[in-house]
Amino acid sequence: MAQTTSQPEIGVIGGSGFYSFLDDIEEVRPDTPYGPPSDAIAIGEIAGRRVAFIPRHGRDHRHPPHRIPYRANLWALRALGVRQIVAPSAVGSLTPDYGAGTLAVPDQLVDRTQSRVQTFYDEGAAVHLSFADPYCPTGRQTALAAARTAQWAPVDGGTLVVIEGPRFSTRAESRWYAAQGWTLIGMTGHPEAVLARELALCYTPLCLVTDLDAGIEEGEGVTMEEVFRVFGENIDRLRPLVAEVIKSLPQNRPCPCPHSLDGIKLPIPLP
Ligand SMILES: CSC[C@H]1O[C@H](OP(=O)(O)O)[C@H](O)[C@@H]1O
Ligand SMILES: Nc1ncnc2[nH]cnc12
Repeated sequence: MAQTTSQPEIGVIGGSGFYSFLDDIEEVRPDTPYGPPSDAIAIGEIAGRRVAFIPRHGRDHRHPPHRIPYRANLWALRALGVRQIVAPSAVGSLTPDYGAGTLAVPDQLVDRTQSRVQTFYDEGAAVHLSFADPYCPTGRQTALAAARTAQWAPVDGGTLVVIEGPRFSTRAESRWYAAQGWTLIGMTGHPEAVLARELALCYTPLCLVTDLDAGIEEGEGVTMEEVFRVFGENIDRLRPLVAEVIKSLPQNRPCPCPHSLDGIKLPIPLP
């Protein structure tokens, strides 16, 4: 895989409407055992921290959520040196309490996807990792603190249900999810988070609510146009927040994430 002189330690995976992030970049196009990542990876610097950025759908949004090369993206980031990931995402809200423009840092996810490979460890040994708490606790607290400082009034916690897509939910599905107590809905949070865990990476979601999902609002239901429009109205506030999170992430990773694979015999070497 192509090497770069710079060693990024933090990765940002941008979602819908978040296709660029860094200035003065070096671009790399690594290959991986899982094929090429979604797009070229931009490497730059924020407050003295080396950062790698990749748009998960590609910069022209050519990869739909069920076809994103999740394994290639995570593998390539780790191979470049990344150990902590910040993952902004456009999500729907399953509660009228969280309107468009709300920033949430969920602490749980529910996988309702159907067709996605969710492991690097397919053969040669069975690897069963704990995923009880899917997100990095230090990353979450860092993100929440940065968001509070930036006057976002973020939502601390909640459950992100990840649907297969690419269609949005029916009203009945949406009401059912809400009735379970799940609060946010998206299409990309799985398997991204679990693949990060399988590589012993920290993973912190930053969810921006762009809409009330179909079962919550009385109107016509969410549209792609609405998601892009609302995300676009917030991106100029979200980019600096991601930069603040990067500045504040501790270098030494005092969380359990680096130890996710301790004592486990892996069938393949980590990059
Ligand atoms: C553009 S509408 C649906 C699309 O937006 C979200 O993308 P991301 O999570 O990458 O910000 C959602 O998951 C769908 O992929
Ligand atoms: N309502 C919704 N459902 C699924 N993914 C979304 N991304 C943004 N809004 C969404």
